[in-house]
Amino acid sequence: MANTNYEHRLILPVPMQHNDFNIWSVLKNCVGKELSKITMPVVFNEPLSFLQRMSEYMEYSHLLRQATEASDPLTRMQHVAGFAVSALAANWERLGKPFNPLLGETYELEREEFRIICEQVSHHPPVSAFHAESPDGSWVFHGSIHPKLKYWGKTVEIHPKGILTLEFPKWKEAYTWTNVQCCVHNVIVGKLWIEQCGTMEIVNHTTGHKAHLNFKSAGLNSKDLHRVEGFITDRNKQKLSYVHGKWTEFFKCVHYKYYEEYIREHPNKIKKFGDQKSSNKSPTGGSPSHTPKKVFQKLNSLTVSAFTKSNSVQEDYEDSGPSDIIEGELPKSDSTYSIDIPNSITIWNVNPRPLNCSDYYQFTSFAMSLNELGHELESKICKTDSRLRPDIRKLEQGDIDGAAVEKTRLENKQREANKLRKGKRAGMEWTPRWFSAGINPYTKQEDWVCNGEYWNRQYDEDIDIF
Ligand SMILES: CC(C)CCC[C@@H](C)[C@H]1CC[C@H]2[C@@H]3CC=C4C[C@@H](O)CC[C@]4(C)[C@H]3CC[C@]12C
Repeated sequence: MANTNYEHRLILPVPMQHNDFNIWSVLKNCVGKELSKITMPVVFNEPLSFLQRMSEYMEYSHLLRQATEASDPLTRMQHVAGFAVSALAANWERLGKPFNPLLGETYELEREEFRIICEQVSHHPPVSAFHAESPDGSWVFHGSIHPKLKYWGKTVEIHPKGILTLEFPKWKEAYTWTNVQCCVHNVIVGKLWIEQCGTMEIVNHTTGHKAHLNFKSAGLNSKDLHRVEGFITDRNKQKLSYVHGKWTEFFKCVHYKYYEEYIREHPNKIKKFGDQKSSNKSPTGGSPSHTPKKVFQKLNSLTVSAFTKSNSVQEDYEDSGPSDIIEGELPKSDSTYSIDIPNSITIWNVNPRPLNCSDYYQFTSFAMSLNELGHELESKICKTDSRLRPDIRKLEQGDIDGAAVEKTRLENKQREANKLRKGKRAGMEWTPRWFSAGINPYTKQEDWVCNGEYWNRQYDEDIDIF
């Protein structure tokens, strides 16, 4: 399917310009607002569109191939769960904001193990749809993401709404899940850091197997920083397998009986499931924080209405005793506690980041390659492809001022096109070209369905969004 011999670039053309802009200076006026409506200065951006960022889900797509190669549904689910966790790994320490895709923007990516097409199908609210498939048709992975960013004082909470569906035609199987929420901490003071929190339930709609994954918040002494833990059940709710890992590093699984033996012998290592409260609540509510007085006072002087909606705020600013998470600092690397259950197998290990990635927006090697544009690609891709966005290209080349000018121009152009559609030619609503609104057959919820036309490469040359 893809040009497998091609060497992808491993680095951006120029290093990023570090800035000491305080994000708080922009956000202090936006507490409680939906952030997609706020224009952020380009210095907070990374040189990728959200469509490209979404394609990063596919970095470990070999796990999907491995899943389809397994003949029993438990092994398949273990790999699917590993894939769902691995898809989040690229977010570790990535604190630049991807560019909001323009309505109608597309992004395609073809690699050895997959090809994916993404389209921005709605602007307000912002919805990005994608459809990925393996070269041999053994798996299809599709979905849509409507990231809702909410700003609650010292944290930004991101709810990536939308269903993800994975199909294995050979096994007549379909799996669905939704992503957990993501929290960006220390927006007011200190270094930003990111965590994924909440529960993810992956359902095999054919066999009734389920993976229940609990993404933990860092917790006391950062003991649970980035940790994921859960189990796989069959249709009778029997626990078959215990799974655990870190979304930033690895994912392992083990037969449930070995897990039971292990906790019998090491009662203090892990609390048995069911003993612990599920942390379904807001991640901001769960994390302890030792707030220095200065910050506390600063926060108190904020308008009260800014915080009233989040009932967790009260607890949040109370000194909850000793903790390694000091307000404004990164949590000290997590404790060394390891869960080493005999007979475990490792499903996934993260690829190391490039050595100098801190000068390159903390990009993974995979991310470094996403905006590359060679002649061959340039002549093939649709005119609406993210790689052709001048603002992203300028930022990538280190021209921040040029990027800002282009970004404003594109946003105005989009606004004008929108007005035109609404005004003169009323009723001429934008219709996405590669996806259409439909109902997900498995969850019966609203979803976006790919029409399969993109790869025929018969593009309408009239569309000009850049
Ligand atoms: C501090 C604030 C203002 C700026 C930081 C913005 C960055 C870190 C935010 C903006 C949009 C966010 C993304 C929105 C949606 C998703 C999909 C989800 O499945 C994984 C996390 C991911 C990929 C988020 C990661 C963090 C993110 C990139």
